[in-house]
Amino acid sequence: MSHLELDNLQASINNALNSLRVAMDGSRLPPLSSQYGTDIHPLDSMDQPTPVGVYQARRAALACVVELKNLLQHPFEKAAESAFAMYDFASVQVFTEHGIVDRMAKEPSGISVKTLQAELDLDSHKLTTVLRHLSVCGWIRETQGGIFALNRSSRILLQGQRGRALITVPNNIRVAEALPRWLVHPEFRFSKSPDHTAFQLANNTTKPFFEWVKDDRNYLSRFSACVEALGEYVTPGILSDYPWQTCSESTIVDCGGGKGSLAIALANRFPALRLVIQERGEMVGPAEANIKTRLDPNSVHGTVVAEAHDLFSAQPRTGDNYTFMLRHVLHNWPEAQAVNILEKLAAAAGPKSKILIIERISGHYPDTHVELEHRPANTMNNTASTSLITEQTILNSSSRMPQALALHLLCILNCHERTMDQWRTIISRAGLVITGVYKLRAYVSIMECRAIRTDES
Ligand SMILES: C[S@@+](CC[C@H](N)C(=O)[O-])C[C@H]1O[C@@H](n2cnc3c(N)ncnc32)[C@H](O)[C@@H]1O
Repeated sequence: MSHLELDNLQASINNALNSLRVAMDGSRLPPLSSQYGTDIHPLDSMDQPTPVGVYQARRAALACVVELKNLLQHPFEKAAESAFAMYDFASVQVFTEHGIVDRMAKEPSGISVKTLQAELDLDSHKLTTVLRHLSVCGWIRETQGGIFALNRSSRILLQGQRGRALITVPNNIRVAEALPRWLVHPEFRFSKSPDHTAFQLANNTTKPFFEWVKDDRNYLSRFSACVEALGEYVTPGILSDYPWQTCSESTIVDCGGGKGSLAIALANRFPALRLVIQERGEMVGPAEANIKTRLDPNSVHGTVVAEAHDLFSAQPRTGDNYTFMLRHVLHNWPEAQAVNILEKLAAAAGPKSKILIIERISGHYPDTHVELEHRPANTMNNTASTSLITEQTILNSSSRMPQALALHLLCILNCHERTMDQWRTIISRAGLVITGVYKLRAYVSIMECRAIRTDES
């Protein structure tokens, strides 16, 4: 009997895995392992982009795995997984906050719960159940009864690693818990205001997120480390899949540039670039500290500078000498404010200035959907040619991260994920036109724009 979906997924996963092998061998990558040893694999790097063939095949394979699970899993099991999903997060919190992952890293062959109890003063009986949950989630493995060892993936949670920065932002569970109440709240339910979100309900405040964050230094530093980690995850694709050398005639202004990690990474990779990080006043100090510690010490003095500037004020840097860049900034704002931010850049831009919007474009958009002024030679088509499943399926199922992030941003800022059409509307309302869309090896794309000249409008 033909099992249409099963047959298709079986063929697709074989196809994807075969392509992955070929691409990995072609890039001379060593075999992957999640069970034996904790050594970092080159594909775990957050500093190098994944080779194109590996990137595509991996996405297709992961999408097939998720689709297969959807096909095969009993619905009651699925309901139970959702009902208890909060323990996925809570057990990772135990793992990191109580120092277990850092302690386990010193014993690659495994450590007993008894030793963990003695050293960390935690009940081994309770710990065993937590560690078995982490084991089921794939973070660690139980090598013998009561002996646990790290997996390759758990290294991302060690002190100082970027995964740790994601986990340690406080109160996210409280915000998620407020989501159902928010959707039926008498005043907030249809509000588009950033002052009327699940975040305000969860924290019993009327302040918008960024104002609230400003007053809590501990939260601010953890939140900005988390934002920085998310940014750094997409940085290798941004650096590799856009022709940055075309910006070397101008200074790049990184508007709402956070702690400046993208500006610094660009300067370190392309020494001809000059960059200015513009941020809220309280972020200038952290950005300057970051420049001091992370900018290549051989760079010319002043290659990257930080200055205070409000996104909603007139842009002081004007004319063709400037390229403006916004990464993960516009997604924070409702349409009216996003248009306002871009209008300030349209007013400041010279005829040759580029405005680079680095954001997720939700949904699948074929290349032909974008009317490009010039079809950039290196615009990457991420559609896995080797895959039998559709690009929409790959987008939905290869990674939960972009959608989870979109939901969290909705809850804390009332921001909206945007399709290509919605981005185009905002961009054109601000007096800009898209000149190119660059798909990257990342969940974000670069929309390259320029200001519409008065004789064009
Ligand atoms: C999600 S973060 C993105 C940071 C950075 N672009 C990156 O990709 O890592 C948004 C940034 O916008 C900044 N921001 C918010 N409101 C602002 C304003 N009115 N003027 C300037 N920056 C602002 C925040 O401080 C925050 O660093």
